[in-house]
Amino acid sequence: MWRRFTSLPLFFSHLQQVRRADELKICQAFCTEIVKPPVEGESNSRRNIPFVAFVLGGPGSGKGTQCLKIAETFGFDHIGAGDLLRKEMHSDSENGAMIQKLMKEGSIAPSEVTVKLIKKAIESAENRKFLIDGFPRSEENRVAYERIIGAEPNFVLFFDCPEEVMVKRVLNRNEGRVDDNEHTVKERLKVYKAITLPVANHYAKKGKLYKVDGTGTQEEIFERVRPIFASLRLST
Ligand SMILES: Nc1ncnc2c1ncn2[C@@H]1O[C@H](COP(=O)(O)OP(=O)(O)O)[C@@H](O)[C@H]1O
Ligand SMILES: O=c1ccn([C@@H]2O[C@H](COP(=O)(O)OP(=O)(O)O)[C@@H](O)[C@H]2O)c(=O)[nH]1
Ligand SMILES: [Mg+2]
Repeated sequence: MWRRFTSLPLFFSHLQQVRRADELKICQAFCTEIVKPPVEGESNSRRNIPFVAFVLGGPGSGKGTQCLKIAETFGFDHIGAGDLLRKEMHSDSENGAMIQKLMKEGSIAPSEVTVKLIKKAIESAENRKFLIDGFPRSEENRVAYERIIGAEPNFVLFFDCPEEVMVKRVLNRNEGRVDDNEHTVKERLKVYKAITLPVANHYAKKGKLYKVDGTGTQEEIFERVRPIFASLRLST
């Protein structure tokens, strides 16, 4: 079972029984009984490890949109893994062509490339609270991040959204992206279900996954997200 927060009282008092997403048939998911608000551990501040929330969900589930609201309301820096890769793709970097090809196919870029970009973004920021949006997309990404950064995320926010809603949003996104087309979105959904969902499951088993209903208006969704961040007790 995964966690789903719809309101502050629910967040603190009890876990709502959650239906298991169809996609999760491919993997087992567990959740601890007691919901504790994620707190920055002492070890985090002592070792100067940043406070990190990964933000996951399918393409078009609203990760980027909600990250902007969270960042603005709660003072987080928003690191979009896809945004970093797109910037790299449009630069003269040796990886540009490779990233463009992978994105167009709906595949995942090599972990070393993405983690290096994320590390640089963390290190160059003054802030110590980060939303890492759209990453890790694979178990390999996750392991590489934890090895290179030397820490697990503090928690993981997951947007749960039906496929047809996600596809509709992606096809209306209109940002000129190489991957926002019918063919690539189908591929991305396959990759998401087979390779990214197991990462979410990994964190669910560790009691670190906070699942939010990603349907409705942007404002309605943010009201589901707000209590999670409002309950954080951060020293930064
Ligand atoms: N709740 C919502 N209802 C309708 N459209 C939305 C909603 N949230 C986001 N969108 C739009 O859907 C598209 C995908 O949202 P985005 O935040 O980019 O998702 P993701 O980062 O998960 O791919 C964007 O054009 C965005 O403006
Ligand atoms: O950690 C990441 C994040 C993104 N991508 C690539 O970038 C694309 C777009 O990612 P983004 O997070 O921007 O898409 P979203 O899910 O927000 O639509 C993905 O399909 C992948 O090809 C990747 O390889 N690794
Ligand atoms: Mg996005």
